Amino acid sequence: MTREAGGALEARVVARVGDFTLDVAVAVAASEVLAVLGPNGSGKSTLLAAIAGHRAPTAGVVRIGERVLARAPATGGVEHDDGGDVAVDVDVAERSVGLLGQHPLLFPHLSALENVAFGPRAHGVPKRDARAVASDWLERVGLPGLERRLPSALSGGQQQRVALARTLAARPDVLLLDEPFAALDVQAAAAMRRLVSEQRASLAIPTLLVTHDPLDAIVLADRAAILQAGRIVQQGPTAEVLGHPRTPFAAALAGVNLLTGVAVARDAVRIAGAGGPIVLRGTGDALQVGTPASVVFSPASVHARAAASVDPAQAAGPSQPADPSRPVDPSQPVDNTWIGAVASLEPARGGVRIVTDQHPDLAIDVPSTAAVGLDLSTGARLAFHVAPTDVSVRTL
Ligand SMILES: Nc1ncnc2c1ncn2[C@@H]1O[C@H](COP(=O)(O)OP(=O)(O)OP(=O)(O)O)[C@@H](O)[C@H]1O
Repeated sequence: MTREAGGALEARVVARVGDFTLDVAVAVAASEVLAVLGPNGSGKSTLLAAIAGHRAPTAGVVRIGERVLARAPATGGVEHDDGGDVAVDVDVAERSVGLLGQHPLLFPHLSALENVAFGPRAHGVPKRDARAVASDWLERVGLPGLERRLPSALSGGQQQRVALARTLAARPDVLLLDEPFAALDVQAAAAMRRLVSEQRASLAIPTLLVTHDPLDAIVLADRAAILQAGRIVQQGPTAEVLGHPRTPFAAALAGVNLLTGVAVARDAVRIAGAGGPIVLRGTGDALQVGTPASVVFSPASVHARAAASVDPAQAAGPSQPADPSRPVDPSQPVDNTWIGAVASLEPARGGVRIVTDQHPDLAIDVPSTAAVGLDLSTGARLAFHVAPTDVSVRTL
């Protein structure tokens, strides 16, 4: 255990798997947690494999502080040279990268204590000391008294705690978390999330968390990166990425509507749709008329009422000019109202989610108390309104 102290994790990696190319750059400061979120097949596992040493990058570099774990020469015009010429591929066991996955993968024939002591033993720590370290870690993860149990005599949540203790007892310089709560029930996952948060904070090492669950990012991560088709398409503080998503995937994760269109005023965006555009005012970026822009708002911030109760001249749809980039005529008020016909309904928390024919990508959540007073039959026309203060506008 005479390794140098760690430092920040830096991975600038190009990796090819069959036809797929991962091309990303991530940096995680010591003590920081970066959540990487992405749909299936976006390259999350490939990124982890490149850092852990299970897959050599085609180009790029992986390092912890000054310690280079992997370096490949730049090839095929890809500029990922870090200035070093020598190819490096440190053995998995020598990387000091801890990986906690979805399944605990404990040695079935070893007790909880022996499983945790395995890492220190592999680093040459005498047996008695390794056992003391393991015992301490089992206590830290809330499993005192279960040292002698075999994995088969532990619950799934307990096994995952042992796996966390085993990973951290090896004193990694970097922690990789690959959907570590996905296989646990809700209560065990919540307890484990809390435990990971507490224990990793005490170690001050960079942590990269791969997850499908925005809750993991909200609870654990300082920053979040959205990975799509092998590229990072958005990266920033977790609150910023989930609060102002720039892709439909990130919007779906955050549970908000993201619609793209053209700016028609400094604070208004026209969104095309079957049956006429919607023009929405909001707050956020100062938009440039005629340029692409997006709006983000919560499905629950939309109010629905019978279409008959709306003056058609007030509804943004048909009364707006056809040219999508034409500025908003100041004599025509944009009141953030539009009309749509009910296409489908599904349960939403505390009410009903409405999707209309005109805008199938737009979800509207109506509380049950309001829904009972509406005609929600398929094809029924409703008027929708969202307050400008509930709409975030962004340049694209
Ligand atoms: N052995 C392989 N041969 C060819 N293509 C592969 C191989 N392994 C993975 N891929 C492809 O590489 C891409 C990235 O896969 P990867 O497992 O990194 O994605 P992921 O984001 O981790 O997905 P998931 O969320 O489903 O685990 C996918 O398109 C996948 O089909």
